[in-house]
Amino acid sequence: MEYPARVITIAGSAAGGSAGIQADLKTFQELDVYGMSVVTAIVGRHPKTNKNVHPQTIEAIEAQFETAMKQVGMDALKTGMLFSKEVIEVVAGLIKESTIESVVIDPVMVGKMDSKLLKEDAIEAMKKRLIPLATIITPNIPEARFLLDDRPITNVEELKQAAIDLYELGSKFVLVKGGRLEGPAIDVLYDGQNLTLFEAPRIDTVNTSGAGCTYSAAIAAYLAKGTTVEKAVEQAKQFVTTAINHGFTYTEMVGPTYHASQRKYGDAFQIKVEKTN
Ligand SMILES: Nc1ncnc2c1ncn2[C@@H]1O[C@H](COP(=O)(O)OP(=O)(O)O)[C@@H](O)[C@H]1O
Ligand SMILES: Cc1ncc(COP(=O)(O)OP(=O)(O)O)c(N)n1
Repeated sequence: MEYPARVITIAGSAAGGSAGIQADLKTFQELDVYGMSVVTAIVGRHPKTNKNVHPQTIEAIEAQFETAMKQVGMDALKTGMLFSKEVIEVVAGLIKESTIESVVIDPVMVGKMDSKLLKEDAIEAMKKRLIPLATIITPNIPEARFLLDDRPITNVEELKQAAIDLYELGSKFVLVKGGRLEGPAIDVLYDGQNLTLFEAPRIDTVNTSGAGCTYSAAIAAYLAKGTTVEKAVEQAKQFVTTAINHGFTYTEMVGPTYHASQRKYGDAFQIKVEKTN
């Protein structure tokens, strides 16, 4: 029997199940890779204290990673919510000591429902310690803006320039997501030489909670299976677009993307891939 490729997510637990560790593990399962996790924080608002982020200790983070590494091993790793400078530094150390081939850094900062998922004083550590270790980083527009000293990004030309400038931080690939622009959902990939646009139709829905986590988890899953970065982005975008297309909600709040939709409905979107300059 051939065993599935192994992927670990180092991220926060999102109690509602749409984002974070929960979205990552659902995505791994759908894409038939063996999923593991390191929980960095538990996110859920307590009605009495109003506190919504409950960080885990460094010791707990290290222990989870060591356990997964010893019991299973890892072909790819992705990060999500890391919350503090201290956690970023520890995670950077763990990646450096390992021989993991594919590292996807999703520089999660603020959730769509405004949870603060990264402390402001952690951005420098993200730029200097973690991003240089990445195979690919996957910022959305607000995250790219934070990483580029508050430069606004309002159209595809600015999205492309952001990808070129973020490449200077040292990852092998940069994927800037343009889902918040108007018109088709266009993301830009840059590898230091080539700019590639990935375009999907815009889906008219508010139920996109966790779309970014799902996308980066799918990229990590495809990389773990040995797919090239460009193909991994294309297939992951197909997966997340289908998941957004079948997003739903149980309540009046913004709902999740539906991770099972490609398997259940099979309506994978054709992604337009265009090399540009
Ligand atoms: N309404 C939408 N329809 C289709 N694709 C979308 C939509 N919203 C976001 N996307 C895409 O979903 C993926 C994840 O986006 P996300 O991380 O939520 O950030 P952002 O939406 O800010 O780009 C990206 O490929 C983005 O282009
Ligand atoms: C615990 C946790 N991690 C990450 C996120 C952000 O998820 P993302 O997919 O970037 O998008 P939204 O959830 O903001 O739509 C989160 N909310 N919680």
